[in-house]
Amino acid sequence: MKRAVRHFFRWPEKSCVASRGLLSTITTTEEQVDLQGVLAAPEKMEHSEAEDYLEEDEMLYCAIPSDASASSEVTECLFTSKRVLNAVPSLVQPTNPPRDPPWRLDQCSGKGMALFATRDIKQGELVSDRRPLLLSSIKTPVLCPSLAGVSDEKELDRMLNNAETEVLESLVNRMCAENRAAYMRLANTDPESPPSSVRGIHDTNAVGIMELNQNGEAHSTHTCVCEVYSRLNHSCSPNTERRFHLPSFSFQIYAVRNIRNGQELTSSYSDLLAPACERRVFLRNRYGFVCRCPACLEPRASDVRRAQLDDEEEDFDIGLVIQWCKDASLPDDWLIKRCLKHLELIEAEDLQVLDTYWELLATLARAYLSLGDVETAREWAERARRCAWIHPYRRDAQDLEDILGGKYEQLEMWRMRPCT
Ligand SMILES: C[S@@+](CC[C@H](N)C(=O)[O-])C[C@H]1O[C@@H](n2cnc3c(N)ncnc32)[C@H](O)[C@@H]1O
Repeated sequence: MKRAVRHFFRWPEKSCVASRGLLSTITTTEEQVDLQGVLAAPEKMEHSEAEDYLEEDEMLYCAIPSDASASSEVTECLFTSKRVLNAVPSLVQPTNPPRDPPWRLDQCSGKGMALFATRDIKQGELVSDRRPLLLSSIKTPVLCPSLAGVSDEKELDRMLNNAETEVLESLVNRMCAENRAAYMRLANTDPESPPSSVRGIHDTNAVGIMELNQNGEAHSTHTCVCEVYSRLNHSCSPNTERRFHLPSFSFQIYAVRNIRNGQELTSSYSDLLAPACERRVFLRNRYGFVCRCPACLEPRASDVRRAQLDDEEEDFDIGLVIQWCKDASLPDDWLIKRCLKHLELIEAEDLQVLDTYWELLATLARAYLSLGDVETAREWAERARRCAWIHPYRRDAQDLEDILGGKYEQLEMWRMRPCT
């Protein structure tokens, strides 16, 4: 993922911080930016935004977990927000990788390296649980004392790029030899940089994570580079989904549908509901490849289905169930038919990775419960629970757990829809 946002920060004094047992050292330069000078360039950063950051931000390099034994995985991190750092647990839990990892790394014609299933993998199975090699705030502070006087856009861009590259190189230099070697083995598909370019490798492999977002920020505020996840190639119908698991500070990969032995494991790099031509332009410009997944090779019917999914994307949630329950003018099977139609589109496109997939399963469970059909409600709730990449993280999943645990009679939805 490209670093989209750049900010200018003061670099803190050289110091060591032992608080929370997290930080190993804070590496800084000797110099400090003339902040007034930098802020004088108005297009660089809104003053109020600068104040927000200055209140709390420093540039913090640290290894997580800080108390790692020689055998455990360590992530080299760069944080620019103390609030984010405070969200990381001081005692990081162990990772929980599958005992027999169901994948192998191999060449894949026209795609470089790829991960392939070494046995049948079930929907919801955890495929990998590893700490990233590197994790970094997208808002990388850069030290360019001379930036304030630079008015030429291209020159400014070049200087910022160089500064960002230096930050990434510092992170990679801090890695243990084994992690550094793993990082340097990753692909670099940037034609303008040598294969061993730390920056080129980063920009080819970095993925955004939302789990460290604060205050409802809509875009990822942090990216990471991973030894396993970064080997997944793109598909417009991906068969895996990722989750950054904060308690163990690890990157988890789940199967979003059943995967057969020998099939390639894939993830998504693009907006999956955009038409094929838009996806093609994005993937070619950003990653330099042409996707040959079934949805891209035969886009006509697929585009129609994806446009329908996009148009009809509505809130399949408890509110919709209540609305249907209370509206006697709607037929008894109105909600169920609607959900099944949507589910059919998702399954035809193999888009189980969309959140709507779980929401539909949950809505179907609730709809049957409100009709008083506990057995069928339980079947749909069971299917929702199988979506292990999303179910445990949904705050609105408790009623499904109650249905599965036999506590459905206490739920508001129980027999809420009087059958006509
Ligand atoms: C994050 S890496 C994925 C792993 C990479 N194939 C490797 O060798 O390590 C991203 C790069 O893989 C290649 N790639 C990913 N998905 C692809 C696809 N569907 N078709 C062709 N190349 C793909 C592109 O070169 C892309 O820039």
